[in-house]
Amino acid sequence: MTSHRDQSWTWETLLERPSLVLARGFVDSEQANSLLDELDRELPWQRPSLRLYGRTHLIPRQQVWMGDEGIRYRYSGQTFTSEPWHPAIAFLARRIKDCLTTRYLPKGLQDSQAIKQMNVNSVLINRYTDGNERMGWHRDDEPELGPDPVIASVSLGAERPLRFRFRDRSRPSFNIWLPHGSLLLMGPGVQHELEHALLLKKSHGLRINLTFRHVFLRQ
Ligand SMILES: O=C(O)CCC(=O)C(=O)O
Ligand SMILES: [Fe+2]
Repeated sequence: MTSHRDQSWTWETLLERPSLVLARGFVDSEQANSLLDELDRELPWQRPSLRLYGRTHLIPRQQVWMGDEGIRYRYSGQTFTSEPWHPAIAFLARRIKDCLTTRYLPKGLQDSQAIKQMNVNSVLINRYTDGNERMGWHRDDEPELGPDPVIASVSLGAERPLRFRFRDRSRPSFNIWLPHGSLLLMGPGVQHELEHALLLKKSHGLRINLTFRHVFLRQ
């Protein structure tokens, strides 16, 4: 078990405002290798179809929605009910929660209310067999994620760039390459100001990404 006292990674600030910070080696490479292999074999991967502009398409990747019991997640006209936590993923969720407590956060984020409120209770896991699988431009701004979603994204397998663009085009678009075992924190404001996409890139191999989220429960 890794504790913060022997923490071997640090946050790297990639964008100040809104905040995008990356922790390379958040999962060390040996653990990341076995996690990639284990999740690939053990998760109940699905390839749902979604409605987009009135037409139904199979999504160009596979996914699993996982989390605390009874959490539902809606997008593009479908509702997904969470799978129970896989033990290795529950462990990662625990570590992420610990890292989001004030003393471990980078300076600029220590006073963030959105991060203080962030209580990881679910994760969307995407599996991209190769570079032909992808995720189109979007924001993670579903109402159940609250007014200012904070998202913690762990990447395993092939290193691919996540492309970001400002909605108002006020600044240039850019890539963030997400190495095996890295954690990218999309901080407050990111889902308001930017869109992101995992674009097609022919040469890449298997990649699994886990976006840890806080779904606010309706009463
Ligand atoms: O695969 C990725 O890195 C992106 C995943 C993503 O944007 C999402 O799950 O909302
Ligand atoms: Fe996303």
